[in-house]
Amino acid sequence: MYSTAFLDLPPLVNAAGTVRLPGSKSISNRVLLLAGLAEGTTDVRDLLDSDDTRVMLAALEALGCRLQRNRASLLVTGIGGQLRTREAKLFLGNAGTAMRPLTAALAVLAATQGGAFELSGVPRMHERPIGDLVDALRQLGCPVADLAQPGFPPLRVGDGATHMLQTGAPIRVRGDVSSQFLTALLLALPLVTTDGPVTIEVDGELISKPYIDITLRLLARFGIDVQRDGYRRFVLPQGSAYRTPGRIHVEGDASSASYFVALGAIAATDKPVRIEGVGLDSIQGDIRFIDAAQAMGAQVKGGDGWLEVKRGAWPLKGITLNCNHIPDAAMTLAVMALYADGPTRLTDIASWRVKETDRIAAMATELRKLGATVEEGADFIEVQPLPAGAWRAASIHTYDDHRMAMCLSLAALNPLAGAGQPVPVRIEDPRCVAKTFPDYFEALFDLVQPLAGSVPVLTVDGPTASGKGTLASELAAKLGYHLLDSGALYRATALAAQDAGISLEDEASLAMMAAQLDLRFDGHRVLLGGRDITDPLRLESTGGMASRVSVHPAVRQALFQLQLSFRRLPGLVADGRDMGTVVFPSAELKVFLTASVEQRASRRLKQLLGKGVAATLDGLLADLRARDERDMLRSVAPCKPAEDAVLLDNSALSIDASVEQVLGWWQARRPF
Ligand SMILES: O=C(O)C1=C[C@@H](OP(=O)(O)O)[C@@H](O)[C@H](O)C1
Ligand SMILES: C=C(OP(=O)(O)O)C(=O)O
Repeated sequence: MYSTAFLDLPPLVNAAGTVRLPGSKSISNRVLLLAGLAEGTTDVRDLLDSDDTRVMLAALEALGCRLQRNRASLLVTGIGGQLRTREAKLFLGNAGTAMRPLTAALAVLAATQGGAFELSGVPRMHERPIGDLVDALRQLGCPVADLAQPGFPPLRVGDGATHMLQTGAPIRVRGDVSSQFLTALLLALPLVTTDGPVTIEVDGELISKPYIDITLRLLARFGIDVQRDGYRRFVLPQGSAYRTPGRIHVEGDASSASYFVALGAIAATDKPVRIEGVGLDSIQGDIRFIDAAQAMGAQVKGGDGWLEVKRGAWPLKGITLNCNHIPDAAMTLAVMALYADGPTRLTDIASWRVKETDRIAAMATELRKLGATVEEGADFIEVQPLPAGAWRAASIHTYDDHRMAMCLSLAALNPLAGAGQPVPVRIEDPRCVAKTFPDYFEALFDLVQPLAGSVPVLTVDGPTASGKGTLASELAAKLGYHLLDSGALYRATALAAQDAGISLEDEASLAMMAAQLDLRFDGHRVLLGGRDITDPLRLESTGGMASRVSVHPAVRQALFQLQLSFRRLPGLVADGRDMGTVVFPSAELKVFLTASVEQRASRRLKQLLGKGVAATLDGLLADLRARDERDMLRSVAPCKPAEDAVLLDNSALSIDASVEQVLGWWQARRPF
């Protein structure tokens, strides 16, 4: 997951390969609640692990459900409809699928058994309506108190006392703001069917109907067969009781699939984008996104649990579509619209305005930043295609809305819109995808191909102990980029030579070995032939050997390709001695870091003493001077600033100040 302030996507020119989707949010949170209310243990497979399911799991735990995590499954032992805890404060983030159903279930449990529960969320959750559900619960006789603005969370359900509920008359609920209110009642009211059936009637036109189908399917898996008259009237039979199905599998998220369906439709290759985890047999309504994608030109094949998508018509075809049945996936169409031959109009999407953000306004604002012409209304959005040449590099605000981040990432494919200046796209706060798809960007980067030469590189060169390793790794962390510690490659070569008994002067043998170096970087650990060499790599003696190994041109040549291979999406920070001069001469920003030899020697002394290694200042000074001379004077790739490097003397700067300085230079070179 990227937790950086922003993530810059270089222009992308292709996509192919396989993505395995994380579990469906809608199924995961329904299954968790049903398993939590049922008696006995449910073995949940392939559950989504994301912000939305974490808040649900934390709530279930607070309510006394037992959760046992194994590698492939989660065992949920439910409360069997009996409150174990009579009071709790539950924080539900921005998860509508947790807030609405838990409000209903706890309102009913608290009213019938005596209890009081507070439910709250992030500030945006407190702006998302829940009044229609609260009205329905009050009709039943459940005490529900607004803790802030009436009709919105936070809420307190129950007042500690027990109440008789009015289950004899139909409970009326409005369904034109969110289908989750009806879902919440359907999931919760089996709890009060002991004395007779319970009827729910929907007032007005129900939106997002396919989500009710998911609810009914999962209720059936838990032993509850709801009788229904279309989407207007639902009857929960007397004596409905949740029965665990034993084991239940969560299919991949169909809304998350939409980004990869779009990718396949836009990518210019014969090879498909293959999506695994969700397919034509899906119980999720958002699977119907593929119809819309096909109408825009995508070629889609599929079976049980898989889809394959390729580009068909190109440019895509603009469409007009009522999107009431696919409210979440429809957002993806708004970005596909940029690649179309005419306008795309998405209608009946008023609910977009009350989701993670006002999605109609947000989408219009951000598409306009890219250069698009967009018209928005109370319940529609119309997007004009963006011709090649008209695309602008944009920093996309994501409004803490996972779908804004995932949808707008598709704008990075702009080179495919035709001949024009390709532009990168900045996604602000990429962490917001954690709501439903924490590793979205990693999955995207596995499939896409960047425009040649467009993956940004920032180089940090400088002499020994100048602090370039620390600076580079901080920069890489801030930008979400890969890190190449090129010194580590020379150090590893030196260690490998030592192991193999190869003389540090034997250039030919050293080069042969360097070319086959079995080196792996695993987070902060470095493995050589499977052996952890993180600590020996950092020894002063290893540094000395590396400096001797690195004077050989053939060794440098052997490691050259390996270093280039670190330039991968989304970008690279490379530190060493010749990163800007030899290995990445086209780097976007080259920093040459220096500090006085006295400063460097005293920093190194502190470091070594801190590790309990004996050293003296005089010894280190002499050593650094000798290494500087060798590095500067070597005939191949001497350690000197590139002509276009920016010099940074950090003798008097803290690490944070150096990082800020370089990030400032970096930002000045970005087009955002
Ligand atoms: O029941 C569900 O799982 C959902 C219903 C939909 O909400 P609305 O019914 O509010 O449109 C959808 O947007 C949401 O992401 C998940
Ligand atoms: C609307 C969404 O979420 P929620 O479940 O919080 O309503 C969504 O995921 O797009």
